[in-house]
Amino acid sequence: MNAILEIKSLNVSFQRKDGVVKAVSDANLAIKRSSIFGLIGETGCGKSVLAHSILRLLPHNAIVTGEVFYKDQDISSLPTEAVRKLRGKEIGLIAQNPGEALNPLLKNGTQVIAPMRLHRNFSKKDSWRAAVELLEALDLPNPHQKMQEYPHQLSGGMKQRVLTALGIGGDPSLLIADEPTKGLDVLIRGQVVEVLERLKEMKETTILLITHDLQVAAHLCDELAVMYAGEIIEEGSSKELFNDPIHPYFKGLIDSLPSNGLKAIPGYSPSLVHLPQGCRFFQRCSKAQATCDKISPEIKEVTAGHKVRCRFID
Ligand SMILES: Nc1ncnc2c1ncn2[C@@H]1O[C@H](COP(=O)(O)OP(=O)(O)OP(=O)(O)O)[C@@H](O)[C@H]1O
Ligand code: NI
Repeated sequence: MNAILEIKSLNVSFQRKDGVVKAVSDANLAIKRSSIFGLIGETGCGKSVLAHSILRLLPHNAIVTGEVFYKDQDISSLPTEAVRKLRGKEIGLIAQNPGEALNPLLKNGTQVIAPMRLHRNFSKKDSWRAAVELLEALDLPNPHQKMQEYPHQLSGGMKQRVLTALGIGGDPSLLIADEPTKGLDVLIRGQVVEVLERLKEMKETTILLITHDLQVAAHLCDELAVMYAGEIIEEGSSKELFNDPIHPYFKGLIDSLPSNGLKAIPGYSPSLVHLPQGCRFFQRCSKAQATCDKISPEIKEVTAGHKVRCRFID
């Protein structure tokens, strides 16, 4: 298969005082070249942890097992220094928290040009010009002036766009975009979506898009994986998933869209420290049967390319 990134049997847990947090359990996925792959699911389900494990960006208390193949090379067995070299150049990241991801002590411009200088050998002048163009394309007002300013002088939406420029400035083959539209108003969200679309179409950049926003996912993504409590519970082409959602959790997510009447799924996700023995969605599932709390379902292909983690699907 023509995958640029493949993740095999990835498990990530964190040792904490109160126990072990199982943030990602047995995740498998393959992202095709020049496609947009969406990772969706509610807060705390493990999306960012999964993404950070690709780039070895997890804190020291993380315990990671499994394999990550990038362009057919097993990068999970490389020393951290070698993985660090891929960052920005091969694999770009638009980090989730614009507030934390920018260095408060450096001018915005200095930060935006860094990946261009480092990975594309641009001169200072060329990278400054390219940065202005990129920020213009992202609809940042007065990019010249904004580049001379510091992160605290930017609004949340502006920071998000500066971060987006940072993530794509090194012209990576794979871009991990973690909630790039979060906190943006509708208009700006549309612009960020457009930039991602253009990246894929013009530069053939592959994008791993993490989002809460099902509408953005439906619009942008070729393929989708839905996570729940650390597990991928449904996966397939975005078209197929939205036309024929199968897992009761994913169905519930779709029903909770404003256009479908905001029917929220009752209850809460289980604690990742005390996971239930059987299906992790059991307590909230309207279709649950007697054995669901005892037997943990495996993810299975239902139709070609469409996989679901549920033992009772109709
Ligand atoms: N360093 C850490 N130590 C302990 N637990 C952690 C650590 N980092 C993340 N976690 C836990 O791992 C789980 C998954 O977190 P993650 O950030 O991946 O969620 P997410 O799906 O990205 O959520 P959101 O949509 O809110 O960004 C959470 O329960 C979180 O508390
Ligand atoms: Ni996250």
